[in-house]
Amino acid sequence: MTDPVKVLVTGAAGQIAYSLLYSVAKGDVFGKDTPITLVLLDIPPMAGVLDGVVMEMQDCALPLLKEVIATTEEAVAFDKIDAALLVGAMPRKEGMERKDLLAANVKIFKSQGMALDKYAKKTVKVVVVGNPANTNALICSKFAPSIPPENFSCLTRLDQNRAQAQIAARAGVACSAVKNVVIWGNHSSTQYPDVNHATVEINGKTLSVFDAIKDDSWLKNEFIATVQQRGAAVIKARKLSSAMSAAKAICDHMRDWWAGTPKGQWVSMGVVSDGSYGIEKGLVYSFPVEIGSNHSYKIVQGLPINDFSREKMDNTMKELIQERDMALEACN
Ligand SMILES: NC(=O)c1ccc[n+]([C@@H]2O[C@H](COP(=O)([O-])OP(=O)(O)OC[C@H]3O[C@@H](n4cnc5c(N)ncnc54)[C@H](O)[C@@H]3O)[C@@H](O)[C@H]2O)c1
Ligand SMILES: O=C(O)CC[C@H](O)C(=O)O
Repeated sequence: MTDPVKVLVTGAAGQIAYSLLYSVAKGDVFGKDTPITLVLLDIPPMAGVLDGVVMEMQDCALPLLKEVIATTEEAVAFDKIDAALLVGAMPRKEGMERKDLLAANVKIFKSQGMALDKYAKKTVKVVVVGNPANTNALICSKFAPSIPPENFSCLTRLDQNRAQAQIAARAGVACSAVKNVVIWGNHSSTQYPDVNHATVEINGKTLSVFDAIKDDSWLKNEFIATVQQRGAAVIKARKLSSAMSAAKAICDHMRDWWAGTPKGQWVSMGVVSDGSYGIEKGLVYSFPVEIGSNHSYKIVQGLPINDFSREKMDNTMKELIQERDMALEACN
C-alpha cells in the first residue's frame, strides 16, 4: 500500500459532506488501494455535529480510512494536505440567485486561500464547491500565490452529469452511452451546456447528439433551460439544495483529476482561463479538459464554435466578469 492521501473536506457537518465522506473514505476517488487520512473542517457552532460525523466514520469500519481529524481551525485543517474539497459555505435558498451568496461566501474563500498558501502542500489539488463556485475558486487561487493556479478548480461536473442524464433519457440509452457533453462558463443559470461535440452510442453505432435526438428545437431550448435551472428545481422540490448528486459529482471530478480521463473523452471543470476560446484570462471558467496520468489537465483545443454557442459562451463570461469585480470589492 502507498502512503495515505491527506484529504480535507470543509463544511464537513453539512448535507453534501454527509454523502461525500463515505465515498471518499471507501476508495471511490483516490483508488481502491490508496489509504486515506480525512480532515474534517467546520465552524465552531458545528463542532458537536462534527463529533457525530467522526463517530459514524469510525463505525463504517472502512479498511482504507487510516485517520480522521476533525477541527474548527484552518491551521490544523490545511496542514500538508494533498487534496481539498472545499464544500463549506452558505447554500442558496429558494428565490436567491447564486451571486446573492457572493458577499457572504467569498470571504470564506479568501481566508481558505490564505490558509492553503501557508499550510498545504504546493502540489495540493483544490476543488471549490461552495457557491458561487467559479468566483470563489478565483478568490481562493488569488490568495494562495505560492500554489500554481492550475491546481485550483471549481465543480461543474454536476452540470455535466445533469446534461448527460437528460440526453440519455431522451435517447433511451444509459448515461454511459453519452460522451463529450461540454459545460461552458459559470456554474449558474447562464452556463451553456453544449452538445455540438457530443456523441450517443445507440445499438453499437456512434451518432452525433443532433442525429440521435432528432429534435433540434428541444436541444436548443428546453434541454439547455432544464440543465441551467436544475439546481433551482431541486431547491424548489426539496427545500434544500442538491446534496447526493453534488457529492457524486465531486467524486467524479476529483477521481478523474487524480487518475486521468479515458482516451478521446473529456470532462468539464471550472479552471483558470488561459485565454482559450476567447475567454478572458484569469477567470475561472468551465472548459472541456483532458487529464493525463500525472494529475495535469489540458483544455481541449480547436473545437469549432458556431454563432449560437459563441453568444452563450460570451454571455456566461460576462456574468463571471461581474462576479469577479464584485468579489474583489468584497475582499478589499
Ligand atoms: N458547485 C456545485 O455544483 C454545487 C452543488 C450543490 C451545492 N453547492 C454549494 O455547496 C455549498 C454547501 O452546500 P450544503 O448543502 O452542504 O450546505 P450545508 O448548509 O448543509 O453545509 C454547509 C456547511 O458548511 C459549513 N461552513 C460554513 N462556513 C464554513 C467555513 N468557513 N469553514 C468550514 N465550514 C463552513 C456550515 O457550518 C455547514 O455545516 C453551498 O454553497 C451550495 O450552494 C454547489
Ligand atoms: O444554488 C443552486 O442553484 C443550487 C445548488 C447547486 O449549485 C446546484 O446546482 O444544485
